[in-house]
Amino acid sequence: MIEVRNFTKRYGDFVAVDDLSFTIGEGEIFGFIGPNGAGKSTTIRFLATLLRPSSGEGYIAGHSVVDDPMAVRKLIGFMPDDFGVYDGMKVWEFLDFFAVAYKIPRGSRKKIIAEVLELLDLTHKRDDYVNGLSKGMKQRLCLAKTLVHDPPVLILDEPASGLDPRARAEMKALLSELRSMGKTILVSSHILPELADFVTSIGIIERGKLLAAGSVQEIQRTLRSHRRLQIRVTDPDLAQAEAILRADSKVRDITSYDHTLTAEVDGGDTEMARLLQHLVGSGVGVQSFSEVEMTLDEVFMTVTKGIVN
Ligand SMILES: Nc1ncnc2c1ncn2[C@@H]1O[C@H](COP(=O)(O)OP(=O)(O)OP(=O)(O)O)[C@@H](O)[C@H]1O
Repeated sequence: MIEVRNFTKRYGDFVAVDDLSFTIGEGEIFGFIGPNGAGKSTTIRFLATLLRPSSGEGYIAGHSVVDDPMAVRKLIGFMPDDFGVYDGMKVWEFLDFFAVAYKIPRGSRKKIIAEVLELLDLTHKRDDYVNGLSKGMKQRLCLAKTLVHDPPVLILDEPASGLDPRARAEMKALLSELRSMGKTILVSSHILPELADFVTSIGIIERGKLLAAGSVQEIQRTLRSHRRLQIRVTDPDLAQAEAILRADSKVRDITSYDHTLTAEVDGGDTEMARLLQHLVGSGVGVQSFSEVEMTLDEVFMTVTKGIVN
């Protein structure tokens, strides 16, 4: 649904985004993660048809953002990281303004605005002035305006930035709801835990380069040359299991607590399978044998520390 192909953006000699490529499938929530200045907004503005590339291409549902921006604009709802609004505009007027811009017929506008306000839980603010809204409500309103033309793709630049924990949780719930309505969503953030529990895939960008992209699990796998294992064994076999692990040249950082051993294993699925076979074959009562997944924070720290090339 979204494709970025070899996108590069230069400002003079400075390369803000360097040969970026990634794809986002239909119905995904893609977390675009990177520290300040990494190139997230630059990429997002390119996809939103607001910035011309130095080179490279971008597609929304097969339409080129460079060659066919009008088609792309109909397909996307874009939420910028800065929220601009005219003074003296009421909530419903703000949405009506965008509905007019999207050429939604007068007869349908009232109903659509009512529906969007309801979805974003802003119905009670319909006649309030936008400038008087709290930050959380302004962000929700900005999300609301991306929905008036019912686009299949949402491109959201840091929608939760500056929100308190409650408003952030509400924003997350909203994005999940929008996904369940069939939207494909690209959402950027420099705060990882904000995205960890609801994105379906992530791309990590730093200094204009994409360091990793894919599902959280895929990235964890490809990023780590070793796995973190957790093995629960029956009580009498704990010492034997630990001895087997310690004698194995591929296993390190072994800890033992309450019938459970944790260890780091150099290698992938094959090493894991071999180890399990070894334990079971040696008569150890293995109750459970599982890989401990890294949190998104750990993945991010691993990547941006430059551990992975
Ligand atoms: N118009 C411009 N002229 C020169 N440099 C720019 C311009 N716009 C962006 N940059 C630079 O490009 C780099 C990427 O900026 P960008 O805004 O895309 O980062 P970001 O990941 O969105 O950061 P943040 O999280 O702070 O919004 C930064 O170093 C920024 O200073």
